Amino acid sequence: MTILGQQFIGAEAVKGANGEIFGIDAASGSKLTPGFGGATKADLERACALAEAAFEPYRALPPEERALFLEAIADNIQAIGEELIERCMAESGLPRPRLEGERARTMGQLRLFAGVLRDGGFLDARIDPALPERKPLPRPDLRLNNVPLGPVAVFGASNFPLAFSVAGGDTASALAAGCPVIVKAHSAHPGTSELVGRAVQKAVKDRGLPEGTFSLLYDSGREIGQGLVADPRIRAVGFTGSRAGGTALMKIAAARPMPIPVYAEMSSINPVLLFPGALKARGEAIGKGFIASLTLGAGQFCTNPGLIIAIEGEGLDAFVRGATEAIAAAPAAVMLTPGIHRAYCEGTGKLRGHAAVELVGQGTEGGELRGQAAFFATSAENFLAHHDLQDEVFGASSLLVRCRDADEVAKVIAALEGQLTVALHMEAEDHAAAAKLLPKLERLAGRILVNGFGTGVEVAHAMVHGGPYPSTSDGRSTSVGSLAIQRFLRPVCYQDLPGALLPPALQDGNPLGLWRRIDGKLGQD
Ligand SMILES: NC(=O)c1ccc[n+]([C@@H]2O[C@H](COP(=O)([O-])OP(=O)(O)OC[C@H]3O[C@@H](n4cnc5c(N)ncnc54)[C@H](O)[C@@H]3O)[C@@H](O)[C@H]2O)c1
Ligand SMILES: O=CCCC(=O)C(=O)O
Repeated sequence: MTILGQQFIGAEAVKGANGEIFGIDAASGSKLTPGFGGATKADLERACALAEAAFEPYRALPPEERALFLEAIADNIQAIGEELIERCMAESGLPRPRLEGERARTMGQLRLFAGVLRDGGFLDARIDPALPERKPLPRPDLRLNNVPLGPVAVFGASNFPLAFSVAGGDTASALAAGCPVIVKAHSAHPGTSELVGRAVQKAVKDRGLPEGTFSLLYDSGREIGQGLVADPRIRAVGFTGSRAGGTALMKIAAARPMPIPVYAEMSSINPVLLFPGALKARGEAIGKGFIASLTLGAGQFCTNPGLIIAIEGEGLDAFVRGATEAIAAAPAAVMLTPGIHRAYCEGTGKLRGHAAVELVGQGTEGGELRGQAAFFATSAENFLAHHDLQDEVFGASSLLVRCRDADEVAKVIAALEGQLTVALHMEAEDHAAAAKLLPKLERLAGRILVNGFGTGVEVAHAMVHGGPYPSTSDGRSTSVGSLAIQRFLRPVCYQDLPGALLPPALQDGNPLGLWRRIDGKLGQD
């Protein structure tokens, strides 16, 4: 395969004529060739028209057909081979093992959703049979299943150029749900996007699907991304990135004559609570483990442990010792883009100059494109007085909040914004204290984990990668794991429909062999 600077509009591969975007070699800052033409308004119009035309035939396909399509995408991504990894390493600065793992995760996600389609549980088929003799009023025959929303716009993320990008989780879940997808490529990895986009386009063609099932556009500014969200044919948006970007898209979606859901995953500092028993037993080891998680991928994880909360004492001193030793050996790491590196330096610069904050430890010195890991500390009192200390610093920067006692820990937790994850480090003796906090933590975050760190999200059925605002725009859902398909579905109830007009999932005789809830009871009748 060769990178030609093309976008994909249905079955066509075309170079955009609206400005030019270049991939940047993350390690050197030099331009990579070729240039990628930004989409014009006419390109956007055509992609939306094709997606709209594809919606009815695509959603009408049997789930097995969509499953085979997702598997074909996974196979095609694998078949790109070394070129994908090399281009992605150059554009992202991320190391080979990480990207090989991310590629496997991306293919695994696609295959997971193929399994979801074959299982059929996502349809949530329910039947309340008619009760014509019921007094005082008869009950009609009621049958429910989920239907896809319509074409979905997906904004690829900069920090996971494969698993949260062109054929990442948002695309996989939307396609599984029966929604055509238009991806707005992230300009941090246009070449990677083209390679993966071509793999998806080939799967569309090989499986004989409507061409508008998938399109991929580049945007030389913001106009095309914004136009995509505003387009009346788009019925939902998937996004991972900054709070500013996510909220801008939320505003556009809310201002449409017909507002649509935006599933934006934005900023999270992922608090880590260190309980006294755990600190006493293994404070230093937790400190080392924390730095390993903090510096993973130059800290560019939305699950990065950006806030540590603990009660002062010898155990916390041991934790700080372990952390400062480990961070001192952490090499400055290439960041995804010069802009992200700049934002990281601004964020850590602000903390370095903050009157209420002290620098506890740092990694080896950074450079023009490399981020220097940094570990700061403040008191609970100061943390509560300065709301800006909750701002996400995207990269390997974290803040320790020293508390005097459990009451202060509770106050700090009560003051936090919504989070993707909260991690608890504890021993059996800490369970009672943790139990008291759990109701608050459930209100705070989408995932509560013990004796670990949030980085490295498992793609699974029980995973939640979401959380209250501002970690996401809608804490009722997840962007990772099989539950993600629900974001692109809505329930429809069929009342007294003749059997022949019902969708197969709801027909008598259960032709799809699904588990269905009949009169409230799950069964395969
Ligand atoms: N929490 C996370 O997972 C996460 C991930 C990546 C980046 N970030 C944050 O975002 C910063 C910038 O990184 P980024 O470029 O990946 O994120 P970003 O939010 O700036 O951009 C993400 C995507 O949204 C588009 N976009 C952004 N603002 C827009 C607007 N107003 N209108 C239309 N489209 C818009 C961009 O073109 C891009 O495709 C980072 O420094 C970091 O703070 C957070
Ligand atoms: O950056 C957002 C996703 C984080 C993730 O998927 C992980 O930690 O594995």
